[in-house]
Amino acid sequence: MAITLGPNQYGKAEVRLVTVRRDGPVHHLKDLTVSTSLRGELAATHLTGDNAGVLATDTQKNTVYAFAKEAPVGEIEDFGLRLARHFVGTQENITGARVKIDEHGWDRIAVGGAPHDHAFSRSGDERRTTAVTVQGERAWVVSGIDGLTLLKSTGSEFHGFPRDQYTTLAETDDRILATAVTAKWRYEGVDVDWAESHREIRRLMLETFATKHSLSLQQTLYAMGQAVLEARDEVAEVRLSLPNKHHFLVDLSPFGLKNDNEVFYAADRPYGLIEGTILRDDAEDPGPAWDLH
Ligand SMILES: O=c1[nH]c(=O)c2[nH]c(=O)[nH]c2[nH]1
Repeated sequence: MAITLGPNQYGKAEVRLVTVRRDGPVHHLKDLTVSTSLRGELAATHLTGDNAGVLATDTQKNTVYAFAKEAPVGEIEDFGLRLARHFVGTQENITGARVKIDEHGWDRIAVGGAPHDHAFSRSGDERRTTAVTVQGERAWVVSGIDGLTLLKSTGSEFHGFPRDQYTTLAETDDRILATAVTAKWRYEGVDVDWAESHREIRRLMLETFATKHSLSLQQTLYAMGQAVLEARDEVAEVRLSLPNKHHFLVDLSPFGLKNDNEVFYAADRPYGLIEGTILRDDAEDPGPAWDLH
């Protein structure tokens, strides 16, 4: 039996980086979590412990901080591209790099109705995300949204599913539909207005969730991805992971009360998990964009 080294990568996970742009009295905050992964000729360190080709993960972390000082961070996709290209361009053994970045939002505190110059409150759980992959000369960008919690209090049905000896779920033509969106979309190229694209994709997904009458969360998932692909030529493929955050009607009959879809128990777990990919049938080969993601 021969044993060989399979796919591998290494890097520094979850480097916490906060920058303050101080080019006047109004400060601008960026709050990022950056993870780097390098790939390439790394057999020696695995097989013999020869580290001559191993750019230390500590150096990778330091590079993130130094790059944040040397030029404005800008959009997370651009920052990821700069870092990934640097690692591939400067290390002989490193042929590929993946840089993942989560951006945590901050809102300015309103003081007397006016946004404060340098005081902020965390925007909540939602994060803007990106995963930039550079392989040799080529680059792929997969951006997204994490932790965007949505709910609609009507406009959702679920019925017509098979009933076997284990089925107890009642059919419904009016239920709460709630989820926390994890969305990732792969860009066709890297010449993109990242901020505008993110803003529009987010808007399209939210509007579709709100307005599409839902017969299943699966149908809603597809419609959200379809809306993005129809409107945004720069996007090749959308992947969505949608937990079904169940809201169960509370049985109020023991108290002589009727529950007209007004009182719910919000269950924590288990939850349905609906996941899917929506893509163009002529989409280009995604290369290593999703590998070892
Ligand atoms: O939208 C839904 N899809 C399902 O697959 C499912 N399964 C379930 O129990 N409830 C729901 N709701």
